[in-house]
Amino acid sequence: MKRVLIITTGGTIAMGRDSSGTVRVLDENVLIRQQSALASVAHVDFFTFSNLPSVHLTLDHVIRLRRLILDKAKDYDGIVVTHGTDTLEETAFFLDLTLPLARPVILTGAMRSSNEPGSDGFLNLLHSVQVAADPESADKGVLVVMNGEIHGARFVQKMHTSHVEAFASPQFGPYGWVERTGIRFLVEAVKRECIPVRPEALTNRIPIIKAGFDTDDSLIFCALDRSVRGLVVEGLGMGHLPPAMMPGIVRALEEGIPVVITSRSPKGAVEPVYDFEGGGRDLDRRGAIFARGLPAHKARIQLMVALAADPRPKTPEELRELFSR
Ligand SMILES: NC(=O)C[C@H](N)C(=O)O
Repeated sequence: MKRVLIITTGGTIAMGRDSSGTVRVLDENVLIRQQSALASVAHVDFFTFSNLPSVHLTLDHVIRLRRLILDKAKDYDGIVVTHGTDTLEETAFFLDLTLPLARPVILTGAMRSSNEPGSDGFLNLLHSVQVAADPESADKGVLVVMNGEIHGARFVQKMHTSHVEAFASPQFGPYGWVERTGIRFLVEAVKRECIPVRPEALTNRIPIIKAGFDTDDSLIFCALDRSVRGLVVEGLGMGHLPPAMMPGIVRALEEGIPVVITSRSPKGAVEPVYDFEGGGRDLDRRGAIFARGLPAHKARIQLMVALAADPRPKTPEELRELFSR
């Protein structure tokens, strides 16, 4: 029988709703109650890592979670991490970029807490254990299993605030499905290259600045005054910015602060195509990095990892190269 380790971090999957309708963190780890129900799929062990809403997780937690997975992986065929859904995709992508593991690592959560009608937590956990125990899931990078779908960590996004079908991969769709009769992978997983990191060099001092109609650079200057390590800018269309944002962008780049360009459009890639002030060609000439199809919050994770890469990227070109993998 396959062996799967379930690492619990908290989130709605471990929460409960009281009679007033409020959803809260519970004192007890309710997921452990599922152990015998999962036994027909795999031998499962539980490890309680934390019991936090996912917006309370910090970079330090995620670094420790990565370390824990690396330490435990040799004893298991697959690992499942239960996680709050609000930041699940960021943790999944961080692990995807930095875990040099072929065996399956699955993240899952729930949109309805443990005692709510139609609670999705147990089914998501069961599906995740099935995926983690299946050799077909190996070498696909970190996977996210929610609502019967198997997604690649790079592509998955939480698209709905409350429905159980909250997760989707807007660029390409899921890699596969969990059916009653088994797991079906219908799409080849996109090849990924793990980036070796120096954990002590990871920083969260990378704000996301959102552009909009006629926005200016005041937030960029605020950020530069707070000694940030990088900026992620969510531009418009292919990553374009209003001209009034450009003095701030130029100043950041002159100060050696990397600027990563993303788009508020959920599909497609940012590319240096248009030549006007704040257009892609302009940003490219000035040295901004294009995050291709990543949304801003995932480009931020990639910049965190790229800045902490081992060996340390020494030039803007080396940093750019870490975004083209
Ligand atoms: N559905 C969830 O898990 C949301 C919860 N607030 C969390 O991310 O911890």
